[in-house]
Amino acid sequence: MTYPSFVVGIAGGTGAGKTTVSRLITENVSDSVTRIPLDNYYRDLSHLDLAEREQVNYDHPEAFEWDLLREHLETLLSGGSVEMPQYDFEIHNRKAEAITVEPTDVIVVEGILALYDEAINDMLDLRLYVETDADVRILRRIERDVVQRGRDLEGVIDQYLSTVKPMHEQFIEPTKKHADLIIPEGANRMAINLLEEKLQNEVHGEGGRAWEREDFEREIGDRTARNTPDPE
Ligand SMILES: Nc1ncnc2c1ncn2[C@@H]1O[C@H](COP(=O)(O)OP(=O)(O)O)[C@@H](O)[C@H]1O
Ligand SMILES: Nc1ccn([C@@H]2O[C@H](COP(=O)(O)O)[C@@H](O)[C@H]2O)c(=O)n1
Repeated sequence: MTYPSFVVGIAGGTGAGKTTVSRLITENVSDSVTRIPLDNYYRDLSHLDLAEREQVNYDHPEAFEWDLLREHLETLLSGGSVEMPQYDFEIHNRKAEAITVEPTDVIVVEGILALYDEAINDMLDLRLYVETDADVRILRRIERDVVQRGRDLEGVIDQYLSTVKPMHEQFIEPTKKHADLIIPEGANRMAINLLEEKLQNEVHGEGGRAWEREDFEREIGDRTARNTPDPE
């Protein structure tokens, strides 16, 4: 693999097409890609019962365990592996088992608030915001939540009006200003092709950021030495 990883952040409203973009821009680039869904970093809510977990506002920044995500990204960027939590939307909680994630050529952090946290933004090499009209997004969400996430129509509509929409306006949409690029409608062919080319170039291209392992370790060693005070 190349060191350090090239890290892409993909933000945007629910149903905008973030997961689809993430898959399309990476599928032909490298075997060595890690997708980090922000959903996996929803806080552990095991102390609440199911009825209480159903009432949580999952679109507020407080719903996420930012410290853990920062720590995991830092570890992956310095060549270590992490135990990434997995999320279960049907029970509104983390699954019992985490999965081991190794550092890879490309890391994609994808989720509604992927461009929200300042420290995480600093770790991203490319920041994308997927912009899709709210009416299209809610229609996609209704279909997905009912078919894949075990929800009923009335619940999806209530949640959308009480938290999803207001939080989108207050917290998610404003992160667009941190984006390097805004992708209209998600899976738009020209944007996908350009982004795929960019990733190919970063990972395999001449003058890209790919370092051999020894160069990487020397650089990390040099940085550590620079940050370590001389002994008296
Ligand atoms: N450009 C597009 N045109 C049509 N359907 C799309 C497009 N992008 C995504 N979808 C569909 O919309 C739904 C939500 O997309 P997804 O990528 O999961 O969104 P997000 O991750 O932003 O919530 C999925 O069923 C997906 O297949
Ligand atoms: N228990 C949960 C946790 C999250 N959500 C909703 O998921 C949305 C984010 O996922 P996308 O794939 O749509 O980006 C977010 O808007 C939360 O409302 C949920 O419904 N239940």
